[in-house]
Amino acid sequence: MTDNNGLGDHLTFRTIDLTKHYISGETVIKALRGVTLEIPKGDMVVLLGPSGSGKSTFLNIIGGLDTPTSGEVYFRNDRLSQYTEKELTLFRRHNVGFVFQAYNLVPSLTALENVALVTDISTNPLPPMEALEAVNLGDRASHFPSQLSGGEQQRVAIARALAKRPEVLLCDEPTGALDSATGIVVLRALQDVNKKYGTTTVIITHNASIANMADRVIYFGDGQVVDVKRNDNPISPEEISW
Ligand SMILES: Nc1ncnc2c1ncn2[C@@H]1O[C@H](COP(=O)(O)OP(=O)(O)OP(=O)(O)O)[C@@H](O)[C@H]1O
Repeated sequence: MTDNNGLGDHLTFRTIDLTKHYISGETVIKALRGVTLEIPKGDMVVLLGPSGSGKSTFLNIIGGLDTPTSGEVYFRNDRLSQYTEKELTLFRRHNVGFVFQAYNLVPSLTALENVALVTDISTNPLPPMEALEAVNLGDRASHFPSQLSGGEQQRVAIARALAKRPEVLLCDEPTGALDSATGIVVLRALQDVNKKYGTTTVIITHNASIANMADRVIYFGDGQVVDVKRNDNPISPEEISW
């Protein structure tokens, strides 16, 4: 699977001229129109752009949930865009934690049990309690989702994603359902995880102020990358206001 275009140690992803076309009846929707990008290992990256600009499509492709129409995706030294379905399943299982706007917790399981579900199928998991402590929820381990606030449930979802010790955390609108104060606590959990475990973190948001806590901001427009900015002084989530 390794070839000469491998990324070496400093990049988690590289995409080359990535396109994604969806066929809808007679129409072809060009969700991605040639995206060439690098995502350095350990970076916290924010994707910004108008609705329909291709952010989720891009995230789903690098996360192995979808495949490109053309172009290449490299994960470390591996050409992800040539993976079989089975290889993509293993890639997701071992390397990628997903966090979505919906928390998708199992209501009949406690916070700790929700996290432990994932560690059962991982090769080198974090102890579930350590994952909960990383998002500052160690004291809520025995609570059920219905006993937790939205922000706390989202932090359980982050702990669950983190518990398999993934290289990458991919987050699609993780604060989309939360008020700003709660959103900031969730962003604090993501920043703590990024710093403590060196997890490459990619966050889609509609909230431009969140970009100030990123190492790198990638702006999408009409299926393309229109700008990439490096931020040498990312701020802490508590300094963000929206
Ligand atoms: N499964 C699909 N079938 C058909 N069209 C799709 C599909 N998924 C996405 N699209 C289209 O591809 C384009 C890009 O969608 P995408 O969800 O990637 O944008 P986005 O930037 O994430 O938008 P949002 O911010 O609203 O979530 C849109 O025009 C969308 O309607």
